[in-house]
Amino acid sequence: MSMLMAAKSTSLYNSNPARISQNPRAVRSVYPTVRMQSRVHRLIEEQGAVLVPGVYDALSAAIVQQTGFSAALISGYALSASTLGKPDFGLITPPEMAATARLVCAAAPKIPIFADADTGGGNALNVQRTVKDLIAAGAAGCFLEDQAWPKRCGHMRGKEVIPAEEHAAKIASARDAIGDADFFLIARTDARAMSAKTGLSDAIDRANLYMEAGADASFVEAPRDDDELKEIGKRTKGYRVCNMLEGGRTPLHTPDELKEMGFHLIAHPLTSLYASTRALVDVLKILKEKGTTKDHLEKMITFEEFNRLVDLDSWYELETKYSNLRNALSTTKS
Ligand SMILES: C[C@@](O)(CC(=O)O)C(=O)O
Ligand SMILES: [Mg+2]
Repeated sequence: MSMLMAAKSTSLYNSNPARISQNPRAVRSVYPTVRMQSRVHRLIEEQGAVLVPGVYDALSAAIVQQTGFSAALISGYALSASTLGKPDFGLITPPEMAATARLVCAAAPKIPIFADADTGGGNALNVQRTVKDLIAAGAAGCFLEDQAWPKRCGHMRGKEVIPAEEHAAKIASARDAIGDADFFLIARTDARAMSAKTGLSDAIDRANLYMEAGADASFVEAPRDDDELKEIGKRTKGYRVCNMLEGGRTPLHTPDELKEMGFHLIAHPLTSLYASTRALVDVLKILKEKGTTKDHLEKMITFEEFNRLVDLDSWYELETKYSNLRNALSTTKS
């Protein structure tokens, strides 16, 4: 067995299969009744509420790690923007996300990295490949959402969702694919947007169903006000994700406020993307207008700061080590 501790599952399905079997919407899965406790479970237990900024490449991930955050998430929105220069409109594919996850995990090896798996790349079978690829890339968890394909950002208009049972089966399939890997599964529902009247309770029912199907946490996307946040905190079971997307439908709050409302993972998926885009737009405007940056160097990180960020000194040390070794070997030979 891995270094992970075995823990009693928080899943209703696992902890009380009899109760689930009385539920006509229950999903039958084949995963074991004892679930592994992952790095992310331990982090939540230590911190209560974990602040998780979004990243979109190796550099943004390294910065998040160096700033002292204890986790990060690869945002699909931000990856679509940085890789394609296009909106979060179902254009990024699972292999592109897995390739980014490999780079990001290597650049920030000390913190758990979540990947946004969007809808999982298709049906319950596609989900297994997607999840296994993310595990192989070193990711510590993923989001898997119930939007119909092609999906879009949860704060955009025009969303559709697949039937709840279909997504629950995808969650069960993801759980089976995880096996005893150190991987935290977050089931997201976009059903809040489907109806002004029943959207919130439908979303809450879905979140609970997905927890029964094997998710480690639920994520009700785009609640509209504090009352909705509190209702989600009260009526959904297990760990909960809250999405703090600047300019989105949900009011912004601090981790302490959200912890009080019952949330455990506080995602800030677009903070890094929006901040770096703002900086680029502003400084490039100056360069275009003035033809030089000489009076505006404060708008940029310095040469020295950047070199420290990417740990240039350690590369000089390696260079010296192996050139010394090469010299020593040449001397011995001659
Ligand atoms: C979190 C998100 O999925 C955006 C969203 O749909 O709210 C992302 O890709 O960053
Ligand atoms: Mg996304």
